[in-house]
Amino acid sequence: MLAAGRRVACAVSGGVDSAVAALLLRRRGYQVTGVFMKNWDPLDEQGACSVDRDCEDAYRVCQKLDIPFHQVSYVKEYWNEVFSDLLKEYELGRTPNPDIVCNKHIKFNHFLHYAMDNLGADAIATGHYARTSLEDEEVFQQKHTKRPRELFRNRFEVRNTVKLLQGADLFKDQTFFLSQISQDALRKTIFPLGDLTKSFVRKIASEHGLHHVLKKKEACTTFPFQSMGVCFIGERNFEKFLLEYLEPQPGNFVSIEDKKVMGTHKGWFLYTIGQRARLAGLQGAWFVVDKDVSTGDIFVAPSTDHPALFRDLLRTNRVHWIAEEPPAELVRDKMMECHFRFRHQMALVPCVLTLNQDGSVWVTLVKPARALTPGQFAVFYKGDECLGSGKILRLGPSVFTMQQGRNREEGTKKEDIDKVEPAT
Ligand SMILES: Nc1ncnc2c1ncn2[C@@H]1O[C@H](COP(=O)(O)OP(=O)(O)OP(=O)(O)O)[C@@H](O)[C@H]1O
Repeated sequence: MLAAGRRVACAVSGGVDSAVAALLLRRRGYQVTGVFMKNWDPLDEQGACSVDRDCEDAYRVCQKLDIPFHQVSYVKEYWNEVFSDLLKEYELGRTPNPDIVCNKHIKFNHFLHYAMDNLGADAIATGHYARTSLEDEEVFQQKHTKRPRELFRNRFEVRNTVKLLQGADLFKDQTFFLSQISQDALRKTIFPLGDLTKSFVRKIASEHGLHHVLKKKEACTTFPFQSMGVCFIGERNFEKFLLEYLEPQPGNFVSIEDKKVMGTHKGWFLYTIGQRARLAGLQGAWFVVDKDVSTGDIFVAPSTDHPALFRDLLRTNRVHWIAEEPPAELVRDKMMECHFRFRHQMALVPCVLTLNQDGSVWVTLVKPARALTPGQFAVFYKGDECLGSGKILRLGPSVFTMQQGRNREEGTKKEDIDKVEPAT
């Protein structure tokens, strides 16, 4: 089939990356349709919301490129599958990552099915900086199976798996956010920006008169709401926003060193490990190192590199493996060396995985990392391949706890020595 017969639905957000992605697909000769997803209803909000402005920008991109434009609402799906999960995670004392969950459920599930079933698309595309092991042409040859009815047959269908690979621009690489998407979705996805750098993408946009998207601010980076329609929180107060959905849970800030109460807070869900805690009346910076949801205590330490912030062991939930479920090496040896990160753009850390019966893994780092955080995703890499990810559920002891243990042990040994009767 000629390129002109290939139909691609490109997710267009109103930002520069997806605008250039759509433009490149158009230049390759495909029939491109731009789709804007609305994931949040501004009516739910009292403050200003940028969703409508983004939709307008996405529409202008499609006009400029002379491609059809569709808007689709996933407000209900986002609420049920992303936002409620986020609130639940906060209540459990974890710090969720809605961007990863949103990609899994909204872009690479609902949007994928909408594109295939309603728009008759042969493939979908996004402006993510990532690559796969398939060429465009191979993507078009992949069979799209409707939502699995014949689960059994699908599961045992023999086919070569598709790998998720880091984008060429390692600084912009977004595989971290894609680490929970399904093999089925990946097989039908094109990432037109995978081989490009951000600066080159901006250059293309400016050469093609996409000035309105160039003028926009980059996706907001107010952790943890980096994108997907909940960006407006960045402009407003995150604490105020969460307190509209979660009951305040007053508790104490407690020093990890001497267990002294240092102040009070309105809820453990307003704090994440590693973050600076504002303690009224105290000079110097204190940092959150741990939480106890059963008592409401938030433990703090008096420096940003305090040993209570460093750990080298964590456990995930059942890992989602993108290509091999789970990697043959891990099954054979029950352990595997690879790299890991739990925050976008942090340097990759060498680690060893140990597989558990339930599909979860223990991750042992070669050296302790700062502020490992339950609720965040541990994303695994081998070379430039993103293998998949698991949610961090448990942490091993901190360096501070280990030091205390050793001190106690030494103290006991010394006491034992002191207690020993002189030989004479
Ligand atoms: N509301 C949306 N509607 C349609 N597609 C979206 C939407 N939000 C994100 N996307 C898709 O997901 C991709 C990654 O989005 P994200 O906001 O994480 O990154 P970005 O680099 O800021 O992208 P962009 O510059 O295109 O906004 C976008 O390039 C786009 O293809």
